Amino acid sequence: MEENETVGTDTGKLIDVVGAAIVRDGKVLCARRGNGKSLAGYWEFPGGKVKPGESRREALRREIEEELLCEVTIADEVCTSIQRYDFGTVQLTTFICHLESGTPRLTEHQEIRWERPEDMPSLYWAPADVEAVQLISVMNLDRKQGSTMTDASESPLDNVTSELIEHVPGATSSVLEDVMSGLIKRRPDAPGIYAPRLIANHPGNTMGDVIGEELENADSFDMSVAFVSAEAVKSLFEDFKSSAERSGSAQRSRLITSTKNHFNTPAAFWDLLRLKHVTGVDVRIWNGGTDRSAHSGAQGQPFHPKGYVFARHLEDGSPTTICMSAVPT
Ligand SMILES: Nc1nc2c([nH]c(=O)n2[C@H]2C[C@H](O)[C@@H](COP(=O)(O)OP(=O)(O)OP(=O)(O)O)O2)c(=O)[nH]1
Repeated sequence: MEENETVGTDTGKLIDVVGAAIVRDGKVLCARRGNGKSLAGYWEFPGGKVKPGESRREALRREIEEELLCEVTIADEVCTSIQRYDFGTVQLTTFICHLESGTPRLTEHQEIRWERPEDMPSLYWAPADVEAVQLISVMNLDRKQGSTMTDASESPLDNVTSELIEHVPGATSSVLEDVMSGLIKRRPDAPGIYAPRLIANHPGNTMGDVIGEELENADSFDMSVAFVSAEAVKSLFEDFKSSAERSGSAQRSRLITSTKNHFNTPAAFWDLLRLKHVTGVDVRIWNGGTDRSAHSGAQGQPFHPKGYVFARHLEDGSPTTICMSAVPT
């Protein structure tokens, strides 16, 4: 598809939209959509629809001049996300941008704020923006202070890559390439064999949806969740049950949770007990006291992991695992 093409889909129009994550002094400009517009009140990146014949970058420069009365230098693409709304499907491409001249002024938005990347997820973002916000929230933009960043070799995405290499011992280049091409610097022909996917808990792509799908296909699973709600166990109960009946997998499946901060209610523990008895899943509780004690846990360790591993066997017999982890809050 051409960059700025708008086509019909079974869910309606595909609207090609561009957004600017404008960086100044390590902070990012966040804008709140004005009243009377679609998605009024949600936070977004300033920008708008790509017009026929325009490239995405041309469209973004024009939109920023019109909306914020200033000029920006457009640096790297963060990602492209597709989101269905009731009025159509938005394909939002977000770019890191730097202020070139002028000061952003409000013409259409009801409010703008400069936020540190790590604080951005606490705003109420338009669903299409959630993926870009998560990616930007872990970027170190401080290093770009005062820079207009026209040199692609200085991209903040390079910072992410080098941090991954630094902090993920033993990560192979294929894992890193797949993370970059599948999640960070999205390419339409990606991802590779690891096919990473960001689950950002918006409609149609929630942790509950994905866990349900994985239970359908997994031969066995390991779940380690510090907190469990009775509602979550109830809503997934039938999936757990049919997974156990289908593959007899429950004998090899394990779930561990904790008493951390007394968050889990007695109802949640009753539901887990029922899960254990009905499906045979090996359910365990880490009884480590509260987080306030520096040496909680049987081995003096606090318990706060959130990870899921689903094992399945492909037709050629080789195993594959899928790991997920909730973004720490
Ligand atoms: N500009 C922008 N629009 C977004 C974002 N996230 C998101 O879902 N959208 C949606 C809201 C709108 O339905 C659509 C873009 O419309 P818009 O109203 O900003 O575009 P525009 O300036 O070209 O609009 P128009 O008033 O000229 O029709 O994409 C975002 O971060 N920035």
